[in-house]
Amino acid sequence: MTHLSVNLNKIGLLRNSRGRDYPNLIAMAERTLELGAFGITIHPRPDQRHATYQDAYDLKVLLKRFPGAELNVEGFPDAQFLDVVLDVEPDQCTLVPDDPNQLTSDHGWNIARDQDALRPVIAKLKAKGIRVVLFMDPEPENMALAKDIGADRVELYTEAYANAFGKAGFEQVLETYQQAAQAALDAGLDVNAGHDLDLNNVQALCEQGRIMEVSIGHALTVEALEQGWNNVVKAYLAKLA
Ligand SMILES: CC(=O)[C@@H](O)[C@H](O)COP(=O)(O)O
Ligand SMILES: NCC(=O)COP(=O)(O)O
Repeated sequence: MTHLSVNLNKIGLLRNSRGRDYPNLIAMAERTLELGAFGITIHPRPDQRHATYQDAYDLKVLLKRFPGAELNVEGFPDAQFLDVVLDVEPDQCTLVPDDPNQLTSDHGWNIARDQDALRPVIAKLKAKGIRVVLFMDPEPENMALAKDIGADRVELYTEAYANAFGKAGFEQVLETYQQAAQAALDAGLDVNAGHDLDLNNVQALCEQGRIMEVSIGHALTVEALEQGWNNVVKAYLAKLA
């Protein structure tokens, strides 16, 4: 079985677009955990347009009511992000090589280049008992170095997988991901995966048993809208009849 951590960034984005607390991100997290999800993921960026740093503190309080459930905070390890994460002490911190103004995450770490910066960051997080995950492209040859610099897990960046799903050449792309996951396992790392996973494509990635956790937000939010839309439009029409 693969754990599901629901990314609530898009709930934060919707909330922030109207300047009041609706939808309430913590209430959505509570619902999600009551439904049996393993965890909640947020990815606060420097402009806090999605989840905010305060959300990390509030989620930490909520998660205390759900023993065994996990909080995963993702992001680029700048000074502010690290201060918050070291203070909140989530179960897991996923380090992502985002630029400050990035639209969304679109690549994994170049560990050979960035290892000197990453080593002390990883050590600080682990000293607080936080599991450290590195966001990685599916490159089997880089997994041993991820282990060497102290990571506990990698998260495979799955946009290429999602783009290939259902198209010619998909089997080859899947094979690349399975090889990267196996290389990570062989190096002593556990394996997470995420980005653009959805109800159609998630099973094929996870069914060989190598993926411990997926974090899903964008498609899950869209799917929730699509699957709930008809009922809500009908409910409004009934009110107005
Ligand atoms: C690392 C990653 O892939 C996700 O955290 C993603 O960046 C979050 O989604 P948004 O960019 O849509 O907030
Ligand atoms: N780590 C990936 C994540 O949290 C969610 O990515 P997406 O489903 O919003 O693309």
